[in-house]
Amino acid sequence: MLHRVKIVEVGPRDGLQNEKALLSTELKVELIERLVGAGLRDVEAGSFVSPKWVPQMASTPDVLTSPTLSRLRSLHSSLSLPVLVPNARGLSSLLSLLDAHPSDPPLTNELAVFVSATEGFSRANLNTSVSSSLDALPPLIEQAQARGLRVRAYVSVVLGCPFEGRVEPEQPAAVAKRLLDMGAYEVSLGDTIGVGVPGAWERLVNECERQGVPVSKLAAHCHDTYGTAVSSVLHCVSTLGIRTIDSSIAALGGCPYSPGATGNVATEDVVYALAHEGWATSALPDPDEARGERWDGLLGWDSTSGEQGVRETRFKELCRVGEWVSERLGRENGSRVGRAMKGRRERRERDERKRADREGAKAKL
Ligand SMILES: CC(C)(COP(=O)([O-])OP(=O)([O-])OC[C@H]1O[C@@H](n2cnc3c(N)ncnc32)[C@H](O)[C@@H]1OP(=O)([O-])[O-])[C@@H](O)C(=O)NCCC(=O)NCCSC(=O)C[C@@](C)(O)CC(=O)[O-]
Repeated sequence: MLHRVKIVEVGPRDGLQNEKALLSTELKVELIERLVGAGLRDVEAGSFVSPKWVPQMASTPDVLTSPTLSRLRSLHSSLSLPVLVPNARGLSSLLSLLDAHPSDPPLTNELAVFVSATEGFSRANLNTSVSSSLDALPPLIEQAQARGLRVRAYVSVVLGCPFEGRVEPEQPAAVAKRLLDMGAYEVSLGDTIGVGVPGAWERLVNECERQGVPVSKLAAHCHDTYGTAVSSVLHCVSTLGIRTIDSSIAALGGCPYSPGATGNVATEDVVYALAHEGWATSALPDPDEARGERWDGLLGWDSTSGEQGVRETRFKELCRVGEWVSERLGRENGSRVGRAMKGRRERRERDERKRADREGAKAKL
Protein backbone atom coordinates (compact mmCIF):
# COMPACT_ATOMS: atom_id res chain seq x y z
CA MET A 1 0.00 0.00 0.00
CA LEU A 2 1.25 3.43 -0.88
CA HIS A 3 1.65 5.76 2.10
CA ARG A 4 0.60 9.32 1.44
CA VAL A 5 1.57 12.62 2.99
CA LYS A 6 -0.33 15.80 2.21
CA ILE A 7 1.89 18.77 1.48
CA VAL A 8 0.42 22.19 2.21
CA GLU A 9 2.47 24.64 0.18
CA VAL A 10 2.63 27.88 2.15
CA GLY A 11 5.20 29.75 0.02
CA PRO A 12 2.79 32.22 -1.60
CA ARG A 13 1.56 33.26 1.88
CA ASP A 14 3.88 32.46 4.78
CA GLY A 15 6.89 32.65 2.47
CA LEU A 16 6.15 35.84 0.54
CA GLN A 17 4.77 37.73 3.58
CA ASN A 18 8.28 37.70 5.03
CA GLU A 19 10.26 38.47 1.89
CA LYS A 20 11.66 41.99 1.48
CA ALA A 21 10.94 42.12 -2.24
CA LEU A 22 7.31 42.56 -3.25
CA LEU A 23 6.09 40.30 -6.04
CA SER A 24 3.53 41.75 -8.43
CA THR A 25 0.08 40.17 -8.59
CA GLU A 26 0.99 38.65 -11.97
CA LEU A 27 4.10 36.98 -10.57
CA LYS A 28 2.23 35.66 -7.52
CA VAL A 29 -0.39 34.17 -9.79
CA GLU A 30 2.33 32.67 -11.95
CA LEU A 31 3.99 31.21 -8.85
CA ILE A 32 0.75 29.48 -7.84
CA GLU A 33 0.23 28.29 -11.42
CA ARG A 34 3.73 26.80 -11.49
CA LEU A 35 3.27 25.11 -8.10
CA VAL A 36 0.01 23.55 -9.25
CA GLY A 37 1.74 22.56 -12.51
CA ALA A 38 4.34 20.73 -10.42
CA GLY A 39 1.58 18.67 -8.81
CA LEU A 40 0.82 20.56 -5.59
CA ARG A 41 -2.88 20.68 -4.76
CA ASP A 42 -2.99 22.58 -1.45
CA VAL A 43 -1.49 26.00 -1.96
CA GLU A 44 -2.03 28.78 0.56
CA ALA A 45 -2.77 31.73 -1.69
CA GLY A 46 -2.61 34.79 0.56
CA SER A 47 -4.09 36.49 3.59
CA PHE A 48 -6.72 39.05 4.59
CA VAL A 49 -4.63 40.91 7.13
CA SER A 50 -3.74 44.55 7.70
CA PRO A 51 -1.86 45.87 4.65
CA LYS A 52 -0.04 48.26 6.99
CA TRP A 53 1.51 45.30 8.77
CA VAL A 54 1.92 42.98 5.84
CA PRO A 55 1.97 44.93 2.55
CA GLN A 56 3.14 41.80 0.73
CA MET A 57 -0.35 40.30 1.08
CA ALA A 58 -2.37 43.37 0.02
CA SER A 59 -2.98 41.94 -3.45
CA THR A 60 -4.62 38.73 -2.19
CA PRO A 61 -8.09 39.65 -3.60
CA ASP A 62 -6.53 40.29 -7.03
CA VAL A 63 -4.65 37.00 -6.86
CA LEU A 64 -7.78 35.02 -5.96
CA THR A 65 -9.91 36.63 -8.68
CA SER A 66 -7.33 36.28 -11.44
CA PRO A 67 -8.50 34.42 -14.58
CA THR A 68 -5.54 32.03 -14.25
CA LEU A 69 -6.61 30.81 -10.83
CA SER A 70 -10.17 30.50 -12.06
CA ARG A 71 -8.90 28.22 -14.87
CA LEU A 72 -6.82 26.17 -12.42
CA ARG A 73 -9.80 25.73 -10.09
CA SER A 74 -11.94 24.36 -12.89
CA LEU A 75 -9.14 22.13 -14.20
CA HIS A 76 -8.28 20.52 -10.84
CA SER A 77 -11.26 19.57 -8.70
CA SER A 78 -8.98 18.68 -5.77
CA LEU A 79 -7.26 22.07 -5.77
CA SER A 80 -7.53 23.98 -2.49
CA LEU A 81 -6.35 27.59 -2.18
CA PRO A 82 -6.72 28.51 1.50
CA VAL A 83 -6.25 32.04 2.80
CA LEU A 84 -5.21 33.28 6.22
CA VAL A 85 -7.79 35.31 8.16
CA PRO A 86 -6.81 36.92 11.51
CA ASN A 87 -10.08 38.48 12.67
CA ALA A 88 -13.71 39.39 11.90
CA ARG A 89 -12.57 42.20 9.64
CA GLY A 90 -10.52 39.78 7.55
CA LEU A 91 -13.44 37.36 7.30
CA SER A 92 -15.80 40.12 6.28
CA SER A 93 -13.40 41.17 3.47
CA LEU A 94 -13.15 37.56 2.30
CA LEU A 95 -16.92 37.01 2.34
CA SER A 96 -17.52 40.28 0.46
CA LEU A 97 -15.07 39.13 -2.17
CA LEU A 98 -16.82 35.75 -2.48
CA ASP A 99 -20.17 37.56 -2.83
CA ALA A 100 -18.81 39.88 -5.49
CA HIS A 101 -17.32 36.99 -7.47
CA PRO A 102 -19.68 34.04 -7.23
CA SER A 103 -18.22 31.06 -9.06
CA ASP A 104 -18.30 27.30 -9.09
CA PRO A 105 -15.94 26.20 -7.65
CA PRO A 106 -15.71 29.25 -5.36
CA LEU A 107 -12.60 31.46 -5.18
CA THR A 108 -11.58 29.52 -2.09
CA ASN A 109 -13.09 26.75 0.00
CA GLU A 110 -10.89 27.16 3.05
CA LEU A 111 -9.47 29.67 5.47
CA ALA A 112 -6.91 29.44 8.23
CA VAL A 113 -6.97 31.19 11.59
CA PHE A 114 -3.97 31.55 13.86
CA VAL A 115 -3.31 31.72 17.58
CA SER A 116 -0.07 31.90 19.50
CA ALA A 117 1.04 29.46 22.19
CA THR A 118 2.68 32.30 24.16
CA GLU A 119 1.56 35.71 25.38
CA GLY A 120 4.64 37.51 24.06
CA PHE A 121 4.19 36.32 20.51
CA SER A 122 0.43 36.84 20.68
CA ARG A 123 0.91 40.51 21.57
CA ALA A 124 3.44 41.01 18.78
CA ASN A 125 1.63 39.13 16.03
CA LEU A 126 -2.04 39.51 16.91
CA ASN A 127 -1.99 42.59 19.13
CA THR A 128 -3.95 40.74 21.82
CA SER A 129 -3.66 38.04 24.50
CA VAL A 130 -3.88 34.30 23.81
CA SER A 131 -7.21 33.98 25.61
CA SER A 132 -8.77 37.01 23.83
CA SER A 133 -7.66 35.71 20.46
CA LEU A 134 -9.18 32.30 21.27
CA ASP A 135 -12.40 33.87 22.57
CA ALA A 136 -12.81 35.82 19.33
CA LEU A 137 -12.68 32.73 17.14
CA PRO A 138 -15.91 30.71 17.69
CA PRO A 139 -18.22 33.25 15.97
CA LEU A 140 -15.70 33.67 13.16
CA ILE A 141 -15.43 29.91 12.63
CA GLU A 142 -19.21 29.45 12.78
CA GLN A 143 -19.76 32.21 10.23
CA ALA A 144 -17.14 30.75 7.90
CA GLN A 145 -18.56 27.25 8.17
CA ALA A 146 -22.08 28.55 7.57
CA ARG A 147 -20.73 29.86 4.25
CA GLY A 148 -19.32 26.45 3.39
CA LEU A 149 -15.70 27.27 4.19
CA ARG A 150 -13.48 24.73 5.92
CA VAL A 151 -11.38 26.13 8.73
CA ARG A 152 -7.82 25.17 9.48
CA ALA A 153 -5.98 26.55 12.52
CA TYR A 154 -2.36 27.37 13.21
CA VAL A 155 -0.71 27.48 16.59
CA SER A 156 2.47 29.59 16.45
CA VAL A 157 5.69 29.25 18.46
CA VAL A 158 4.89 25.71 19.61
CA LEU A 159 8.48 24.83 20.53
CA GLY A 160 10.21 28.15 21.11
CA CYS A 161 9.26 31.82 21.28
CA PRO A 162 11.46 34.83 20.41
CA PHE A 163 10.12 36.62 23.52
CA GLU A 164 9.74 33.78 26.04
CA GLY A 165 12.29 31.16 25.01
CA ARG A 166 11.56 27.45 25.36
CA VAL A 167 7.87 26.55 25.17
CA GLU A 168 6.60 23.60 27.20
CA PRO A 169 4.28 21.26 25.27
CA GLU A 170 1.30 21.76 27.63
CA GLN A 171 0.62 25.30 26.32
CA PRO A 172 0.43 24.61 22.56
CA ALA A 173 -1.39 21.32 23.16
CA ALA A 174 -4.08 23.12 25.18
CA VAL A 175 -4.48 25.75 22.46
CA ALA A 176 -4.67 23.03 19.79
CA LYS A 177 -7.42 21.26 21.75
CA ARG A 178 -9.46 24.47 22.04
CA LEU A 179 -9.14 25.07 18.30
CA LEU A 180 -10.30 21.55 17.44
CA ASP A 181 -13.23 21.88 19.83
CA MET A 182 -14.21 25.11 18.06
CA GLY A 183 -14.49 23.23 14.78
CA ALA A 184 -11.11 23.51 13.05
CA TYR A 185 -10.70 20.40 10.90
CA GLU A 186 -6.92 20.37 11.42
CA VAL A 187 -4.39 22.13 13.63
CA SER A 188 -1.02 23.01 12.16
CA LEU A 189 1.67 23.17 14.83
CA GLY A 190 4.00 26.03 13.89
CA ASP A 191 7.63 25.95 14.92
CA THR A 192 7.72 29.61 13.91
CA ILE A 193 11.37 30.25 14.78
CA GLY A 194 12.70 26.89 13.63
CA VAL A 195 14.18 25.49 16.83
CA GLY A 196 12.51 22.08 16.57
CA VAL A 197 14.31 18.75 16.72
CA PRO A 198 12.73 15.27 16.52
CA GLY A 199 12.62 14.74 20.30
CA ALA A 200 10.89 18.08 20.91
CA TRP A 201 8.27 17.26 18.26
CA GLU A 202 7.73 13.88 19.86
CA ARG A 203 7.09 15.42 23.30
CA LEU A 204 4.69 17.92 21.76
CA VAL A 205 2.72 15.39 19.72
CA ASN A 206 2.49 13.02 22.72
CA GLU A 207 1.17 15.86 24.85
CA CYS A 208 -1.39 16.80 22.18
CA GLU A 209 -2.64 13.21 22.17
CA ARG A 210 -2.71 13.16 25.98
CA GLN A 211 -4.92 16.27 25.90
CA GLY A 212 -7.30 14.67 23.40
CA VAL A 213 -5.95 15.92 20.06
CA PRO A 214 -5.57 12.92 17.75
CA VAL A 215 -2.48 12.86 15.59
CA SER A 216 -4.72 12.52 12.51
CA LYS A 217 -5.83 16.12 13.16
CA LEU A 218 -2.30 17.53 13.35
CA ALA A 219 0.00 19.05 10.75
CA ALA A 220 3.65 19.96 11.25
CA HIS A 221 4.75 23.42 10.16
CA CYS A 222 8.53 23.56 10.47
CA HIS A 223 10.90 26.42 9.85
CA ASP A 224 14.52 25.52 9.23
CA THR A 225 16.60 28.05 11.16
CA TYR A 226 18.98 25.46 12.66
CA GLY A 227 18.88 22.98 9.76
CA THR A 228 16.89 20.36 11.67
CA ALA A 229 13.53 20.74 9.92
CA VAL A 230 13.86 17.83 7.47
CA SER A 231 14.83 15.42 10.24
CA SER A 232 11.86 16.69 12.26
CA VAL A 233 9.54 16.19 9.28
CA LEU A 234 10.76 12.61 8.77
CA HIS A 235 10.30 11.86 12.47
CA CYS A 236 6.82 13.45 12.52
CA VAL A 237 5.76 11.33 9.54
CA SER A 238 7.54 8.01 10.00
CA THR A 239 7.45 7.71 13.78
CA LEU A 240 4.73 10.01 15.10
CA GLY A 241 2.12 9.41 12.40
CA ILE A 242 1.54 12.98 11.18
CA ARG A 243 0.27 12.99 7.60
CA THR A 244 0.20 16.69 6.73
CA ILE A 245 3.35 18.76 6.32
CA ASP A 246 3.47 22.50 5.60
CA SER A 247 6.41 23.66 3.51
CA SER A 248 7.46 26.51 1.31
CA ILE A 249 9.00 26.38 -2.14
CA ALA A 250 12.67 27.47 -2.06
CA ALA A 251 12.29 27.80 1.76
CA LEU A 252 10.79 31.25 1.26
CA GLY A 253 10.11 33.38 4.30
CA GLY A 254 11.42 34.13 7.77
CA CYS A 255 10.05 35.59 10.99
CA PRO A 256 10.15 39.36 11.59
CA TYR A 257 10.33 38.90 15.39
CA SER A 258 13.22 36.47 15.46
CA PRO A 259 16.53 37.71 14.04
CA GLY A 260 18.16 35.04 11.88
CA ALA A 261 15.03 32.88 11.67
CA THR A 262 14.75 31.34 8.23
CA GLY A 263 11.75 30.44 6.15
CA ASN A 264 9.66 27.31 6.18
CA VAL A 265 11.32 24.02 5.43
CA ALA A 266 11.69 23.83 1.63
CA THR A 267 9.04 21.89 -0.25
CA GLU A 268 11.71 20.40 -2.53
CA ASP A 269 13.68 19.11 0.50
CA VAL A 270 10.56 17.62 2.11
CA VAL A 271 9.39 15.90 -1.09
CA TYR A 272 12.89 14.57 -1.73
CA ALA A 273 13.34 13.19 1.79
CA LEU A 274 9.85 11.70 1.98
CA ALA A 275 10.15 10.09 -1.45
CA HIS A 276 13.35 8.35 -0.43
CA GLU A 277 11.57 6.93 2.57
CA GLY A 278 8.80 5.67 0.27
CA TRP A 279 6.17 8.32 1.02
CA ALA A 280 3.94 9.58 -1.76
CA THR A 281 3.01 13.25 -2.01
CA SER A 282 1.00 15.10 -4.64
CA ALA A 283 4.32 16.36 -6.01
CA LEU A 284 5.64 12.78 -6.34
CA PRO A 285 2.71 10.34 -6.37
CA ASP A 286 4.72 7.13 -6.76
CA PRO A 287 8.07 7.25 -5.02
CA ASP A 288 8.52 3.48 -4.69
CA GLU A 289 11.66 3.28 -6.78
CA ALA A 290 13.15 6.33 -5.14
CA ARG A 291 13.90 4.29 -2.03
CA GLY A 292 17.40 3.46 -0.91
CA GLU A 293 20.01 3.04 -3.58
CA ARG A 294 17.53 3.80 -6.36
CA TRP A 295 17.92 7.47 -5.44
CA ASP A 296 19.27 8.40 -8.87
CA GLY A 297 15.76 7.85 -10.19
CA LEU A 298 14.62 10.88 -8.27
CA LEU A 299 17.58 13.07 -9.07
CA GLY A 300 16.98 12.28 -12.71
CA TRP A 301 20.53 12.17 -13.92
CA ASP A 302 20.43 9.79 -16.82
CA SER A 303 16.99 8.29 -17.34
CA THR A 304 14.78 9.92 -19.93
CA SER A 305 11.81 7.69 -20.53
CA GLY A 306 9.15 5.50 -18.99
CA GLU A 307 7.77 5.69 -15.47
CA GLN A 308 11.06 6.81 -14.04
CA GLY A 309 11.21 9.63 -16.57
CA VAL A 310 7.79 10.85 -15.45
CA ARG A 311 8.90 10.97 -11.84
CA GLU A 312 12.04 12.84 -12.71
CA THR A 313 10.19 15.37 -14.79
CA ARG A 314 7.72 16.09 -11.97
CA PHE A 315 10.46 16.59 -9.45
CA LYS A 316 12.61 18.68 -11.76
CA GLU A 317 9.59 20.86 -12.43
CA LEU A 318 9.13 21.45 -8.71
CA CYS A 319 12.79 22.38 -8.35
CA ARG A 320 12.55 24.75 -11.32
CA VAL A 321 9.71 26.59 -9.56
CA GLY A 322 12.05 27.19 -6.60
CA GLU A 323 14.77 28.50 -8.91
CA TRP A 324 12.30 30.68 -10.76
CA VAL A 325 10.85 32.36 -7.66
CA SER A 326 14.30 32.83 -6.07
CA GLU A 327 15.43 34.66 -9.19
CA ARG A 328 12.32 36.84 -9.19
CA LEU A 329 12.90 37.75 -5.54
CA GLY A 330 16.64 38.27 -6.05
CA ARG A 331 17.51 35.88 -3.22
CA GLU A 332 19.44 32.68 -2.85
CA ASN A 333 17.38 29.52 -3.26
CA GLY A 334 16.91 28.27 0.32
CA SER A 335 16.31 24.67 -0.77
CA ARG A 336 19.42 22.52 -0.48
CA VAL A 337 17.91 19.98 -2.87
CA GLY A 338 16.98 22.79 -5.26
CA ARG A 339 20.57 24.06 -5.26
CA ALA A 340 21.95 20.55 -5.80
CA MET A 341 19.58 19.93 -8.71
CA LYS A 342 20.57 23.25 -10.27
CA GLY A 343 24.28 22.46 -9.89
CA ARG A 344 23.86 19.06 -11.53
CA ARG A 345 21.82 20.50 -14.38
CA GLU A 346 24.32 23.28 -15.03
CA ARG A 347 27.20 20.78 -15.09
CA ARG A 348 25.30 18.58 -17.55
CA GLU A 349 24.53 21.58 -19.74
CA ARG A 350 28.23 22.60 -19.67
CA ASP A 351 29.26 19.05 -20.60
CA GLU A 352 26.74 19.00 -23.43
CA ARG A 353 27.99 22.34 -24.76
CA LYS A 354 31.60 21.12 -24.65
CA ARG A 355 30.64 17.89 -26.45
CA ALA A 356 28.76 19.85 -29.12
CA ASP A 357 31.77 22.20 -29.57
CA ARG A 358 34.15 19.22 -29.91
CA GLU A 359 31.87 17.55 -32.45
CA GLY A 360 31.51 20.83 -34.36
CA ALA A 361 35.31 21.23 -34.44
CA LYS A 362 35.76 17.63 -35.65
CA ALA A 363 33.18 18.13 -38.42
CA LYS A 364 35.12 21.16 -39.69
CA LEU A 365 38.34 19.15 -40.05
C1 LIG B 1 -3.29 41.30 14.06
C2 LIG B 1 -4.20 42.34 13.47
C3 LIG B 1 -5.37 41.70 12.80
C4 LIG B 1 -4.67 43.23 14.62
O1 LIG B 1 -5.46 44.29 14.15
P1 LIG B 1 -6.07 45.34 15.14
O2 LIG B 1 -6.46 44.64 16.40
O3 LIG B 1 -7.13 46.09 14.40
O4 LIG B 1 -4.93 46.32 15.56
P2 LIG B 1 -3.79 47.06 14.72
O5 LIG B 1 -3.39 48.29 15.46
O6 LIG B 1 -2.70 46.11 14.43
O7 LIG B 1 -4.53 47.49 13.37
C5 LIG B 1 -3.76 48.02 12.36
C6 LIG B 1 -4.65 48.51 11.25
O8 LIG B 1 -5.04 47.38 10.47
C7 LIG B 1 -6.45 47.33 10.32
N1 LIG B 1 -6.86 45.93 10.25
C8 LIG B 1 -7.05 45.09 11.26
N2 LIG B 1 -7.40 43.88 10.79
C9 LIG B 1 -7.42 43.98 9.46
C10 LIG B 1 -7.70 43.06 8.44
N3 LIG B 1 -8.03 41.79 8.69
N4 LIG B 1 -7.63 43.46 7.16
C11 LIG B 1 -7.28 44.74 6.88
N5 LIG B 1 -6.99 45.66 7.81
C12 LIG B 1 -7.07 45.28 9.10
C13 LIG B 1 -6.96 48.07 11.51
O9 LIG B 1 -8.25 48.52 11.24
C14 LIG B 1 -5.95 49.19 11.65
O10 LIG B 1 -6.18 50.16 10.65
P3 LIG B 1 -6.05 51.72 11.00
O11 LIG B 1 -7.11 52.01 12.01
O12 LIG B 1 -4.67 51.92 11.55
O13 LIG B 1 -6.27 52.39 9.67
C15 LIG B 1 -3.43 43.19 12.45
O14 LIG B 1 -2.42 43.86 13.11
C16 LIG B 1 -2.83 42.35 11.36
O15 LIG B 1 -3.48 42.01 10.38
N6 LIG B 1 -1.54 42.00 11.51
C17 LIG B 1 -0.83 41.12 10.62
C18 LIG B 1 -0.74 39.73 11.24
C19 LIG B 1 -0.07 38.76 10.29
O16 LIG B 1 -0.41 38.65 9.14
N7 LIG B 1 0.91 38.00 10.80
C20 LIG B 1 1.58 37.04 10.03
C21 LIG B 1 0.74 35.80 9.87
S1 LIG B 1 0.86 34.63 11.21
C22 LIG B 1 2.12 33.61 10.74
O17 LIG B 1 2.73 33.85 9.75
C23 LIG B 1 2.39 32.39 11.54
C24 LIG B 1 1.93 31.12 10.82
C25 LIG B 1 0.43 31.11 10.67
O18 LIG B 1 2.48 31.05 9.53
C26 LIG B 1 2.37 29.88 11.61
C27 LIG B 1 3.75 29.97 12.20
O19 LIG B 1 4.78 29.73 11.53
O20 LIG B 1 3.79 30.34 13.37
